[in-house]
Amino acid sequence: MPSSSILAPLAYNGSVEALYRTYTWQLWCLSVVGFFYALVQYLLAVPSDLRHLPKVSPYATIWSYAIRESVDRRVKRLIIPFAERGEGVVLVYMLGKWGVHVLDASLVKTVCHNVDRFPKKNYQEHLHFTFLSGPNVVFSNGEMWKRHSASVKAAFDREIPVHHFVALSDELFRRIGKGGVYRFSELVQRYTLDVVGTALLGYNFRAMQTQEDSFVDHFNRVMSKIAVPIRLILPFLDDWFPRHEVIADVQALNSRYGALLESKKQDLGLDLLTYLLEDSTMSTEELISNFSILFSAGHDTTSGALSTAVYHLAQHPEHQSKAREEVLAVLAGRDEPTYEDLGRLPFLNACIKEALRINSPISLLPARITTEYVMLGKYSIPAGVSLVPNVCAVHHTQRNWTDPSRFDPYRFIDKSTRAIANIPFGTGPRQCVARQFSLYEQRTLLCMLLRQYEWRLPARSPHADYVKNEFGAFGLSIPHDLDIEFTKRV
Ligand code: HEM
Repeated sequence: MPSSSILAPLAYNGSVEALYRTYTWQLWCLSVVGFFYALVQYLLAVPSDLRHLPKVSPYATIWSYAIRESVDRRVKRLIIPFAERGEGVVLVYMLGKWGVHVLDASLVKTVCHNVDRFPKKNYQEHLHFTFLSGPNVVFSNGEMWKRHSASVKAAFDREIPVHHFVALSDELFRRIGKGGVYRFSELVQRYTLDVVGTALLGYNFRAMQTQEDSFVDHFNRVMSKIAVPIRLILPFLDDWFPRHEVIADVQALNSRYGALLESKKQDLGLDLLTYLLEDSTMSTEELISNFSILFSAGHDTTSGALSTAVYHLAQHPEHQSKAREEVLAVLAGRDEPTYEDLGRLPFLNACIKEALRINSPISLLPARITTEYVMLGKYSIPAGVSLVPNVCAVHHTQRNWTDPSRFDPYRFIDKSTRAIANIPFGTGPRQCVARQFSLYEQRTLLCMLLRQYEWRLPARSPHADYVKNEFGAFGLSIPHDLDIEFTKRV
């Protein structure tokens, strides 16, 4: 047998040196393979105090990131089988560490309602979270959260500005004109950003008017630059090989927020930014961090919800017609709804709720951390472990919903729906402060859209089988590149 063959037997009578000379490249191969095997074993080893938990294969999770699978597909393929088997929690390899996803609705409630026992985890160490995480209302805890939350709640403690939603919907329809095929996911993102700017922050981003390097373009660029699979799987690479260009882009975006806050100081009003600025205890870093999170939470979520609703109404013309009949009856010949009208659209409201269930914009809630040893269902979990309440799993297990992947607005007309298993806005003290604001925003746009247009998916849409969400870093499910064909109603 030739000595160069990998199959050559290790039968020899000489020294180590002779062995090395004879089998040089085989030994190199073995060392390299051995090194990588040991590295992978080391990186993927489950800590001994978590080994009793059920676990999603880390290789399957890594593969899912490598092929840029969206979070909802990953959860449905890899995690929901555990929920269907009745597991309330499961270990998942995420962001270079093992964490626990909480799948059972009542365990999610336990985790989200006990804010002191399960505080939010702050991911300051990861580049992609330094962008959104930080000293702000979504990620802070304790006294800081109470302070920030008070200012934010004050801004929502006012009449819902339906007139702004109406005016901006009209502007969106001017873009659609007489109809045709439009990239709705992009148009609606600009609409929701202008809503947040005009109705909440007291600053008009004019996102619907095309601009060079607008806020929305800058934000989208940062979001997509951050979502690099290898960096999400092994975030410590950012310490070893910092991505200077991305860091500079995040800093440039934060500087834009900072400049806007400075100009706002000269133009105070009755808006969210003013309330934040009036809190004299808030540092510049906190102000910018809050601006950044409100900018993101305020527009991407609602635009994702609206894209999903429009998609499913396109796929279900019978629901679209029924919703339109309801709208036309309530509007009684008018083009624009009032606040009261929007409370009299039960079927449209059910479509919105079903869209939020079937494709929740926030599919994974921000992680909490255990502060002490706890029992979650039948499993013990030590202190210092990340817990991720998995909204997508709660919304898609057959234990909670019959035929969960079917778009069926009637679930929300039948009052037997289990409220505990319907949590698109989270649950407990940290649930979304803006849920009513967002629901009215969605009702207004959809009501006016139904009045003025009919729509469907264009032929050969990549979304024909199911709505395809963007691959991203933050557990969001936002339809990606969704084109819709509109026809103006006469
Ligand atoms: C369809 C639209 C929306 C969805 C699905 C949504 C979802 C959520 C969820 C799930 C949470 C809870 C996070 C947690 O438990 O950690 C949350 C919190 C929050 N949301 Fe929304 N949201 C939406 C729209 C908005 C809008 C328009 C704003 C306005 C700026 C907003 C501002 C916030 C804030 C400030 C919090 C933090 C609350 C706290 O921790 O005290 N959201 N949202």
